[in-house]
Amino acid sequence: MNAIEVSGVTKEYGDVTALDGLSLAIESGATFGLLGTNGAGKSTLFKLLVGHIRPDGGTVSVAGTDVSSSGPELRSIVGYLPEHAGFPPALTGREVLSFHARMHDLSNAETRIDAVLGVVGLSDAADRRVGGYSNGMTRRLALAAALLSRPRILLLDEPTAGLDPRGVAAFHRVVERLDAKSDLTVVITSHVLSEIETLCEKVAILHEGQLRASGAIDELRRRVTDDVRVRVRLGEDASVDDVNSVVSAAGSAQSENSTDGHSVVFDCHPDDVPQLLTELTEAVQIDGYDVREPGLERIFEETLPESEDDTQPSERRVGAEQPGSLTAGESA
Ligand SMILES: Nc1ncnc2c1ncn2[C@@H]1O[C@H](COP(=O)(O)OP(=O)(O)OP(=O)(O)O)[C@@H](O)[C@H]1O
Repeated sequence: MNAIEVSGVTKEYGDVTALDGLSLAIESGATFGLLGTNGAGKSTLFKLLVGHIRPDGGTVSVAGTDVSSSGPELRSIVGYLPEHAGFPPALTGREVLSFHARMHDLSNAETRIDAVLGVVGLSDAADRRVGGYSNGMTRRLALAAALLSRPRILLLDEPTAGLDPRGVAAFHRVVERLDAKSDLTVVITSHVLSEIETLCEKVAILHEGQLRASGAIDELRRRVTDDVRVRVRLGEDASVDDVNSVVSAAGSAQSENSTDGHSVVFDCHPDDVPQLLTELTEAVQIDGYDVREPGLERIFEETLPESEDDTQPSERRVGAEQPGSLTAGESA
């Protein structure tokens, strides 16, 4: 059973085509990552799913209901944490939630408010003004508001953007607890690919309003590469260049440009790892290594067309242009 079905959806803002014939299915109970370059159409898709805007073409259905023909009941099916959620600073967290409860016409508002405050870890701060909340607390209050009506589908648009590592970890713990409720479908957008990898098993990758890939992360990974990712930690006297020259001489390995100065990361075929590590230890002083499967970053690189301007930090270095899309399985 699919919680979300989007078929041939087009959405235009004047001259800008935000979604261009997008089709995507997300099964019930999944925690699903929606990825894409800036302006790919992720927030537009969320706004369609929650009924804030209408598609110009195609159909959008949530929990088996066509969004175009549904009314206010959609608000209780879909909880939405928008990318930029702000609240009146003079209100307390509890007052903000009371206001949302009235909008949803909730019957047992006080009980629900106490419950969602507990879920997001804000019970102790409930009667403080939100003007004094940290970014992390404000995001968690926005999550509480999205959870008030016991939605079956929860849309989280860049929920941890701007949070410090503790705030991110706290938010992840809440999402993981929600995930344990198997009937809730959670869709998360984030530009932090490691976050999506931690929380989600399945993803879709959008680019310029089109679907470029969808499916289980492991399946997509297998489709784009057999390689493993090796991280070598440098000894005191070793330099990144020393390691890179051994790696480039090996031919089979592909160096990653990113380095923190203390380690070097490269991708290579698993069969080539022992030989390469032998050569490295002979030529360079290394402190250790680990070998793991390539991350979502690699799937991104292989899936998206080449960036026009590699100097922009928000754009990603990507592989050769793929004429088609990459879809693993029937339903994502
Ligand atoms: N209200 C609007 N008016 C005009 N253009 C818009 C509007 N909302 C979105 N767009 C455009 O539609 C395209 C898709 O935007 P959208 O916000 O859905 O992308 P996104 O994937 O969420 O981007 P980001 O990752 O940067 O948040 C972009 O080109 C954006 O500029």
